[in-house]
Amino acid sequence: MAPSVTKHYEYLVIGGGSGGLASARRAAGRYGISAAIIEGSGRLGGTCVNVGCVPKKVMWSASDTAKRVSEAKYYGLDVGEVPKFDWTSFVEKREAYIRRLNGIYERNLQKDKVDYISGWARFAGGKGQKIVEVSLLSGETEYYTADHILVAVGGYASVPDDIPGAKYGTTSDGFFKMTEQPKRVAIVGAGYIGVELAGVFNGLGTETHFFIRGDTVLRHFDPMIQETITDSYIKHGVKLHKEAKAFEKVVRLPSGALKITYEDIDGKSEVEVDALIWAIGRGPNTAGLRLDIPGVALNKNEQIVVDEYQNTNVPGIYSVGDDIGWLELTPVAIAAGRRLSDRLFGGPNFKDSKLDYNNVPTVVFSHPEVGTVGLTEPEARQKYGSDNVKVYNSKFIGMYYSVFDDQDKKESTVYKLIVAGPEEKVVGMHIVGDGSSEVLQGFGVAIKMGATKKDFDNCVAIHPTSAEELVTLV
Ligand SMILES: Cc1cc2nc3c(=O)[nH]c(=O)nc-3n(C[C@H](O)[C@H](O)[C@H](O)COP(=O)(O)OP(=O)(O)OC[C@H]3O[C@@H](n4cnc5c(N)ncnc54)[C@H](O)[C@@H]3O)c2cc1C
Ligand SMILES: NC(=O)C1=CN([C@@H]2O[C@H](COP(=O)(O)OP(=O)(O)OC[C@H]3O[C@@H](n4cnc5c(N)ncnc54)[C@H](OP(=O)(O)O)[C@@H]3O)[C@@H](O)[C@H]2O)C=CC1
Ligand SMILES: N[C@@H](CCC(=O)N[C@@H](CSSC[C@H](NC(=O)CC[C@H](N)C(=O)O)C(=O)NCC(=O)O)C(=O)NCC(=O)O)C(=O)O
Repeated sequence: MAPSVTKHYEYLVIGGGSGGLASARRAAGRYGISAAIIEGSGRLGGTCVNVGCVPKKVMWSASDTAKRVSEAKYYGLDVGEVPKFDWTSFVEKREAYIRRLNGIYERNLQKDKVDYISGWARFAGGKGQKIVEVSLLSGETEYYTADHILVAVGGYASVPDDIPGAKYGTTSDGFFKMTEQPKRVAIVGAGYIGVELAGVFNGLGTETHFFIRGDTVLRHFDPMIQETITDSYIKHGVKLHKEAKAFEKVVRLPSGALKITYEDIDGKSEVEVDALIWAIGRGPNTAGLRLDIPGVALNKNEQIVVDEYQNTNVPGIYSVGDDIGWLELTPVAIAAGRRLSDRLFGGPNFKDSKLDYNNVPTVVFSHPEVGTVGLTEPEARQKYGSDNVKVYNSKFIGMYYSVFDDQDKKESTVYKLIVAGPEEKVVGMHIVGDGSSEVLQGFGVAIKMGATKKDFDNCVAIHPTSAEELVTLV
């Protein structure tokens, strides 16, 4: 017997994270579409707000502030003994901020007249049907239908399944639950999260063991970034274990500490830590959705297959964000979600609306920060041929460090511009140094517009800044 449907909407969104919220609000708020959003976790905002960008940036800012305080003496400021970081009370403060955001997001939905359905969703009914079953957090089950359904369920952090004792470790989700600062931590995985969390821990005084499979971190980034950040982390005291292919085992000791047996570039060894964090990539939250009922195609990684307009293979079902695994970034999910609503509900002016996934700027909140947009040098050489590619570099000690008495506390800033063809079109920009996350956004606009090296040079420098180096490169 077909389930009795509670309500039919024009637009039904599964997942109240970055992509889902942005798309539902655009549909209802701007175009007056009847829309609902289904969120299972009990709090709106998704990964970014609850266990991602936002609490991470707060922790990064704490760690960055600790660095600035330790540097105050070079500016004649006697701050006495460097104060101890109170992890426990700071985490409470951070979480109170997140709860305020959860409330703001709920009110935003009300303002835009998006219904909020609090429960876990999955498809139901017979093959080929587009009925969404919701197990409400209040206990009942309801069924919904819609003209258009967006799946924006995000992802989860992966944990290895072939290492004995891997379960004693946690992930970035567990990092945000830590109410006490571990004295010693091990982090595995050389990507965004590994690098960011290693930087935070190290900056706040935790003994940080960082295990990477290769010789450098951020191996998908330009070689300059890989080398600069790898060297910088070693210089700042991170215990970097290179070529750590796999742990032999992880054992929980009676003290509660974890003993990790590993092999790295220096051979076989053991280390004791208070916490182990896996940061080895993320998978999509598609497993329990029963996408086989409507017949939505998944790829070999269980990610939802979509075309450039976010259409799945089933008419009327779409997907954006981390569950498609294209570019796992909040602004990407938001932009794709909004453009999808523009296309579906915005009338003829928006009938071709879609997100261009090229030249998306992105940053890593490391110490120092990384910014990157466009092609890496190897990618540019492969695409245009080495003879058609020119690289401009600049490496300097930022003026902030000029008055430091300790030479080894001075940080390098490294900038790299990659241009192609006789017109010297900028096809890649890679920057490492203080403020890079803020510097990159404006240059991202220029590069998206097709700027050439000459356009960069035509912009008069702002002095004295680090960014001015980017418009005076020779
Ligand atoms: C530690 C960390 C730091 C990050 N830092 C940054 C950063 O600095 N900058 C950046 O751009 N990106 C960052 N990201 C990535 C960013 O968080 C994601 O790209 C973004 O949240 C993806 O949005 P989304 O809408 O696809 O999914 P999500 O935001 O994950 O939202 C999906 C929502 O769907 C819900 N859901 C799942 N299944 C169901 C179901 N069956 N029924 C109902 N609800 C369901 C989930 O509970 C979740 O709320 C970070 C990620 C992590 C893990
Ligand atoms: N600032 C931002 O914008 C942030 C964005 N994010 C987003 O979230 C995504 C997920 O982050 P993250 O989890 O760091 O994933 P990433 O894909 O960035 O990095 C994971 C890394 O782990 C390594 N790895 C994979 N499998 C293993 C394994 N079995 N053992 C050891 N190492 C392994 C790989 O590095 P290698 O091949 O070198 O070994 C890989 O690059 C990011 O890709 C990013 O899109 C997350 C945090 C911050
Ligand atoms: N750039 C400022 C941004 C501050 C900011 O965005 N604060 C958010 C914190 S949550 S950050 C959560 C993330 N928001 C964003 O990424 C901001 C989006 C940008 N303002 C835009 O509209 O495009 C997101 O997932 N958005 C989905 C959605 O809003 O639909 C906030 O207060 N939001 C309250 C509000 O929006 O009323 C900063 O870094 O200081």
